Amino acid sequence: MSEQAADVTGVDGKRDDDYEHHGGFPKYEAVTPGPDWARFVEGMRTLQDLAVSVDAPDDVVAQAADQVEKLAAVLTPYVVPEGRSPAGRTIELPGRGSLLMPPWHIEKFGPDGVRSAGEFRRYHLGGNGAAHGGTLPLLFDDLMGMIVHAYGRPISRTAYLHVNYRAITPLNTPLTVEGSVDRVEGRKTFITAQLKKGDTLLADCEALMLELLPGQP
Ligand SMILES: CCCCCCCCCCCCCCCC(=O)SCCNC(=O)CCNC(=O)[C@H](O)C(C)(C)COP(=O)(O)OP(=O)(O)OC[C@H]1O[C@@H](n2cnc3c(N)ncnc32)[C@H](O)[C@@H]1OP(=O)(O)O
Repeated sequence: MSEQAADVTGVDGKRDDDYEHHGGFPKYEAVTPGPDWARFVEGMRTLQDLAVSVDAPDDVVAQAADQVEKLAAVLTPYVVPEGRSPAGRTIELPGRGSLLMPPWHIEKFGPDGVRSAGEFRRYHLGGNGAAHGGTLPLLFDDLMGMIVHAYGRPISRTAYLHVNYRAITPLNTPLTVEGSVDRVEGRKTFITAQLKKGDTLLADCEALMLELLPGQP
């Protein structure tokens, strides 16, 4: 497993040497895990989809539960502290290799904004074929974190995230989400983003990201 420092160069081209000292945040570094990590994560995503969509006979559920318990026993000895797992740090994988994140690919990452593309799956179902309303703030919040980072701002937390739902967000349909920094005022970074299906606006979002003070969690 090889590690490389995340790019923490500011928009002015100067490296942010204070990066590690903002708030109490651990430093996250991008990682390239071994060849089976992608297969493992995709397999787990398929299991998530199945776990919310099957209605299997009791004996089949019992078999599945036995296997899940065995799998958990295999993995449990390898639990590591926050920031050490490849989950969330594997830039080239959908959702950066984290099951928490929708499996979307980053298409653009820079000071002028971040765009990613992907689909919501059965796991993300809310009702009547639409994505759960709570999955959109998750997608937007993660995007906001990446936009702040790509803009070269210090580690910041979401103070507010305002989502407007403009149209139903379908499952299993290619979508894009894109946002950029509107303005910076002291510790405050104001960001807007849009979720689209083709040219159709599904949702838009405005967020205030606040730079953490030393020691803030
Ligand atoms: C491997 C490589 C990967 C690379 C690629 C990925 C990179 C990835 C990076 C990860 C980056 C993490 C991204 C986490 C993103 C979350 O999701 S964080 C989780 C959700 N957010 C939280 O839990 C935050 C909880 N809240 C807090 O901790 C505190 O309220 C805060 C936000 C730190 C602010 O507290 P504070 O420092 O005491 O701020 P305070 O003095 O009250 O306010 C400062 C100013 O902001 C204003 N303000 C504060 N809150 C609000 C509000 N809600 N509305 C309006 N104004 C407000 C105040 O009025 C004040 O304004 P001024 O008077 O100065 O004009």
